[in-house]
Amino acid sequence: MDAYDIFKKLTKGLTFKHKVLGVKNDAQKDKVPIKKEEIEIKKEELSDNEEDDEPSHSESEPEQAELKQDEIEQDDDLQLLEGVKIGEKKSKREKKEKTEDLKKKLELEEQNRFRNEHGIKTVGRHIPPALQNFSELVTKYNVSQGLVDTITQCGYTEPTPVQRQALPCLLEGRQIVACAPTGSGKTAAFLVPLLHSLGSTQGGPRALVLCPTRELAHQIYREALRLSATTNLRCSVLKSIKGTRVKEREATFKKSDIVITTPNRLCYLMDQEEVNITLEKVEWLIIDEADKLFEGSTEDRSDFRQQLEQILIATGQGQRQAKEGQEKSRGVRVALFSATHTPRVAKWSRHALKGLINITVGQRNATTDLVDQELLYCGNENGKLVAFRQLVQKGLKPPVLVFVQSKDRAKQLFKELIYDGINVDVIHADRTQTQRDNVVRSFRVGRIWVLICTELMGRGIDFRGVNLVLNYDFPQSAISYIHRVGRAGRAGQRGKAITFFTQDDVVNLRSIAAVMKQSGCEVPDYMLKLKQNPNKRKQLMKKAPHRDKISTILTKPEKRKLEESETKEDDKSKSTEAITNGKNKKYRKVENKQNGPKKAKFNPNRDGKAKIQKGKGKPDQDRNTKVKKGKGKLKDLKKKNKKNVLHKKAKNVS
Ligand SMILES: Nc1ncnc2c1ncn2[C@@H]1O[C@H](COP(=O)(O)OP(=O)(O)OP(=O)(O)O)[C@@H](O)[C@H]1O
Repeated sequence: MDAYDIFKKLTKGLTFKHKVLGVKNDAQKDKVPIKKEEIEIKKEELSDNEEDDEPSHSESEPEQAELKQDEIEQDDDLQLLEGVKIGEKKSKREKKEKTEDLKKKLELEEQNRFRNEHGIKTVGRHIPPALQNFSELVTKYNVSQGLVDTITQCGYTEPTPVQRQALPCLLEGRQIVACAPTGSGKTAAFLVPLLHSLGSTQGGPRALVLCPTRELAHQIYREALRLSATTNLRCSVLKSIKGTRVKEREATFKKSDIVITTPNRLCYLMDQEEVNITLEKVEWLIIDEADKLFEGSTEDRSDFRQQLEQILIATGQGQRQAKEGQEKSRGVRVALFSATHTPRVAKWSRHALKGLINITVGQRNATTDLVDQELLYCGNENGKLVAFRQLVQKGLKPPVLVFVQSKDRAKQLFKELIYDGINVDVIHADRTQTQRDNVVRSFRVGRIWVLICTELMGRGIDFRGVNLVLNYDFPQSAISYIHRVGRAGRAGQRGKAITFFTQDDVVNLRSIAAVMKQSGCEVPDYMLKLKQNPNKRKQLMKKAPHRDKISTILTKPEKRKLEESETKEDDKSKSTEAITNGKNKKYRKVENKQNGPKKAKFNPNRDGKAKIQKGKGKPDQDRNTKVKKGKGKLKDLKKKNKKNVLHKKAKNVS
């Protein structure tokens, strides 16, 4: 190997300043005579120790600047040929940095790929990687083996997608809004981190779980009991507060580490003067079915927003944040969970929660794809009952949940079905707490096959293996539809949903058909092209539509005729009265009342006198008494119109 070969080898990949070498162009370059002796090779050796001592990326800025300066100097000194500077030579450190960057990028790519595989989308900064399996809880997050064993004993072999992402986030103390399909295990996703981070029992409470219904609170409580089997943490549901029980409730509240309640109950307890409870120890606030709780009046501030503010103030969040610099206190951490996402939740959380991570599993505001959904046109109310009976005849596979729009309709349908020999019961807000508990229990254990319910059971309730959800009354919104349908197809099991509709339900038909289509169900094209009326839809959200009574008890035609003729006559007499008396609407109302059954009883005997004295209309001196009495009353009520009416009424009677 001659000098030229050595030169070529040493300078491989380097570019030279032509001036320095005296080379004018490429053609001439080859002709430049290079003598062996002229070549001096200077090597700057970099000790390995120096490399090892190099700081990582997380080093502070001034230190990094110093290092860069050193590098420049090193680069300046690094010369292969006399007079030839090699500015582009990469230091080992830079290479190491690059490889680390590359490694990080690959890791991120891998994490994203894993998230995509499980339909997880995240928005936020420094998001912890999704969990591969439950044993990572022990290795990465120091969760006790006992807790992980309990999880597996519950039959949870693999984390569900929402658990994969929410668990690491909450274990790192991050605030989150998690939106995942119904029945996808959101309850365990917030309970496990609570049970880990609270450690051993200290009372407090140190964690609050808010949910919209008492039934759901009890369900979460049961899950908490199951998962906390190996811990000594105390969980409780805030029960109703009745007179003497207040002190009892207060004591339970203080002893509990985790309290599960509806916001109404908690705020009611806090408002009681004789109750002395504090939320200052609260570290975690979980809001389950967040969009339901945030849903409310059309005003900017719903009831729940006010309650939430009251609760957050009671936790001393503001003060803690003020002291944050000194105490390094993080304040109460908030996590919101729901199957559906609404702008209200998004807006509140964006403004109120620092370092927020948004987690979405699957499509937003879509039904679970484990439920086969069907729409059934029934024509009218009678048609619905016929269709239901046909379904029963074909053979219903229990358990079945039947949703109606109001408690009155729930009662009506129950009356109809109870005589059909179906093993049916009903749950609604008018039933006592004990009745509601018994019904839920009976349905869980299979004593009841068909449960008629209102929207009360639409949220969060987890009945294992519901085979069919029947929307007897069309849901008032797509959100309501998603939650109702989500009572089936839970924890990986398949289910079915049938939705009855009539001509009156066309307003919402398109939005619900779109939700069905999104989750892979077949819907007729015309439904997706129906015109939408936003105003009507808004009205519907506030108030359920009027529907004919659910009843197959036929009224006799004669009777109906009679009733009709009676009402017609009534109307006639009312209108003639109005014309002859020339009364306004208000007056007519009072007149009609007078002409009712009470007036018919009037006759000028002793009985009548007594009545007249009470102000029911009386001639002569009695009339004066009445007017006097009436006057006082009218004065109190400040209703001059009524006074006139009573005057005229007395005149008429006389
Ligand atoms: N990792 C898991 N593996 C298997 N089953 C699970 C797992 N996690 C939870 N479950 C079960 O899934 C069912 C549904 O869970 P959960 O009630 O928490 O759902 P959810 O997402 O809160 O539903 P909803 O939105 O309707 O409230 C429960 O019966 C629960 O025991």
